[in-house]
Amino acid sequence: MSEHRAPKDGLILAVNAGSASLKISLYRRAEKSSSTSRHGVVELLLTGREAKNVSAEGIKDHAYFLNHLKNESKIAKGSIVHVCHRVVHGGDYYEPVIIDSESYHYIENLSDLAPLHNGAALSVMKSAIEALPKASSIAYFDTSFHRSLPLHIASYAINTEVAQKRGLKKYGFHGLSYAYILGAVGYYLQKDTSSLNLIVMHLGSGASICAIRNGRSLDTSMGLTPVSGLPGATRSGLVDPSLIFHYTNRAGRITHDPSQAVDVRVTQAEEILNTESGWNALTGTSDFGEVVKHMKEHQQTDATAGKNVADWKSDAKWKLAFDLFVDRIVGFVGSYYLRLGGKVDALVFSGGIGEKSAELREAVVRSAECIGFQLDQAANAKASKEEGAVLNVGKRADFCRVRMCRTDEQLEMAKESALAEKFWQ
Ligand SMILES: Nc1ncnc2c1ncn2[C@@H]1O[C@H](COP(=O)(O)OP(=O)(O)O)[C@@H](O)[C@H]1O
Ligand SMILES: CC(=O)OP(=O)(O)O
Ligand SMILES: [Mg+2]
Repeated sequence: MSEHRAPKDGLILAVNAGSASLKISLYRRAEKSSSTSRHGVVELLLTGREAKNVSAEGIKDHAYFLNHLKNESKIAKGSIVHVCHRVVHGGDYYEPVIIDSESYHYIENLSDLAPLHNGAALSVMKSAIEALPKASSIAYFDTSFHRSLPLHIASYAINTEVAQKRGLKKYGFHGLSYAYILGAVGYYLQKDTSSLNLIVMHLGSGASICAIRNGRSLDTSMGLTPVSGLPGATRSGLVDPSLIFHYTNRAGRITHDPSQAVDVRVTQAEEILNTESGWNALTGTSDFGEVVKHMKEHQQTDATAGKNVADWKSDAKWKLAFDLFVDRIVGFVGSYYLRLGGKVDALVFSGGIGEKSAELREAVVRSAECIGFQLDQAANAKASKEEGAVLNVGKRADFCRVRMCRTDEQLEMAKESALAEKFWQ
């Protein structure tokens, strides 16, 4: 933490180390940030995104962004007061914490429970601390939003002593995104967030769904780790827990010769489910936009020309990945509709896929027509190109509107930081 007093209109750098991208935005804290409204508490100065596979160094090092700050925008590094970091797994930390050696090691110890995330966030933190020694680094947790999960929903049906001792429960993730979406939809509907019931889908490289009751998380599809629930770019989503023992030849022999199975380690299982699965495993690409594009191309070809069986086999993978994803999403939407007793103010699509794929939104809503959701085809077709944080893509004005929300985890952290007086003393 800086020894100097933080200037009240200082700059906030917000860093979002996701599984497939690093998103960074820079904000200026507005003078009126002490007001009770969350709207307009920060002003966006710069934003950027790097795909993780562009350069391994890019992820470890903030240098490219800091250079950009210096050279292109003439912003002095010294004016950055806070660096907010998205940390996916916060364990029992619910409030944002200033990074010191204790909190750093706590987050490090949780890395096994978020193998694609916590380690990357920590290495970004290290470089930020080196590059900006006067700024304070603050961790914001994806898990915080789900602290409200009722005990019977967060618990697994396993030995309770072991569960408590080892912290084996549903934590849930994408919480910064859900918090942002809740605020944005409340603002759009001019409704107090504490009276909002939403079913929100965050569909990106990691995908999850959240049922929000009276402004609080009631249930969410990810669990102890972000591998559960929906499939993702390289993640399996929910599978039968025994599947992994039958996945490799050696693991498959467990029942016949246990000695053959000793090398099948949990880490290998995690590797397979986290990085060798998802639509990348089904189709060969981790970009869902490609999945949709190829599926549509092949559907057109099917319609205009006769198909032979060999073509069908090679093309079917795109449709399989799309249909499988829609099926899993619809399963959660139906379940969460019941959980909320049918009282749903909005069904919200967000995340890269939810925001960009009109086809995915259409397929999901079509399956949810039986419970009252309806899509406005024209609004849905143009939504991805229109401006705005929240857009209406649903038909019926009176009931269960379907919305699209451009989520912004960096903005959520920046707002929280701007509003936390204790960080500006
Ligand atoms: N036009 C598109 N249609 C469907 N999916 C898309 C499209 N463009 C991008 N995507 C998907 O969105 C993902 C990025 O989602 P996003 O939430 O922004 O990223 P991240 O998960 O890295 O935080 C991409 O990996 C890709 O799968
Ligand atoms: C929790 C999670 O899966 O995050 P992301 O989608 O950013 O990888
Ligand atoms: Mg993300």
